[in-house]
Amino acid sequence: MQIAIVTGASSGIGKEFVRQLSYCYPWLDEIWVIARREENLKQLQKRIDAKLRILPLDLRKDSSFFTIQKLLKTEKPHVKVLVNAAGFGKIGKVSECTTNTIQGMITLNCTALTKMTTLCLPYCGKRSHVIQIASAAAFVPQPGLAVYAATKSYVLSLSRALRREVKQEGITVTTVCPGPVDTEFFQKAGGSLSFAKKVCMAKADQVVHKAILDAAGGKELSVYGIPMNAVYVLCRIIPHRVLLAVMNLIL
Ligand SMILES: NC(=O)C1=CN([C@@H]2O[C@H](COP(=O)(O)OP(=O)(O)OC[C@H]3O[C@@H](n4cnc5c(N)ncnc54)[C@H](OP(=O)(O)O)[C@@H]3O)[C@@H](O)[C@H]2O)C=CC1
Ligand SMILES: N[C@@H](C=O)C(=O)O
Repeated sequence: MQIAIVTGASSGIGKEFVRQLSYCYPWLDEIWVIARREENLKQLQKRIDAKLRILPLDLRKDSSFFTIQKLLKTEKPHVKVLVNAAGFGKIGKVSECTTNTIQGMITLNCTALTKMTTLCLPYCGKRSHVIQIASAAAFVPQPGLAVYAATKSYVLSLSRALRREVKQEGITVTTVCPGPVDTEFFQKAGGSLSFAKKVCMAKADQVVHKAILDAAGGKELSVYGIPMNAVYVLCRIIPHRVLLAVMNLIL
């Protein structure tokens, strides 16, 4: 059985991945979709032809990983594409975030993504693609979104190293680093959107389209749009203390 697995499939970027994978990889036997909102996943099945395996799981819970591990052991699928999209961020100073929120971000964005990746890798092989959703927030520290940005730096660092580790096995790892994308993300994040973010806001279908092409092309990074590519270059050449001072003025 050849499958794709998508976490965070009930909305936004993850849901868009399921939609686009279903027609870019029509030969997949199943797409396993993971998120807490079962109803959203069922609705998604009604809108696409691919067969979905609906897994309503909370990835902050250890029990969810036992379920996934058991299923992998039973079905022994070839995981052709793994998309780790489940994640969230909260806007606000670190001192204003509750420990629950902070722990939640670290658990979902870092621990769950790492566990999903390590659970699935033994089922990946030649021409399998691991697609990790980080963020442009991974490029430089972000006061006001500090924990979230730090979790995404972790995703970027982990995934770049992993890419080298699994290269020999023919597995590619592509890290997707979008700027602001029009999804439920900002409703859940709270706070207000800066003018700069409103101007740079991308559509999920475009970000995902590029990510799938970049993964198929074996690229290390997928950065959508001119503004975020400019941010990426600037973050590599300008000292971060200078960037942080500028961000303080515009974000
Ligand atoms: N939108 C943006 O501007 C950007 C987003 N990103 C990243 O993209 C990824 C997708 O976010 P996006 O689509 O925008 O936002 P959404 O809020 O639309 O999607 C988040 C997804 O994660 C799932 N999720 C949240 N908590 C859990 C949990 N405990 N267990 C399982 N699944 C969970 C949600 O499903 P459910 O609630 O049903 O569990 C949902 O499907 C995230 O990693 C985010 O950090 C990166 C850069 C920019
Ligand atoms: N990239 C977005 C989050 O990941 C943002 O700009 O806030």
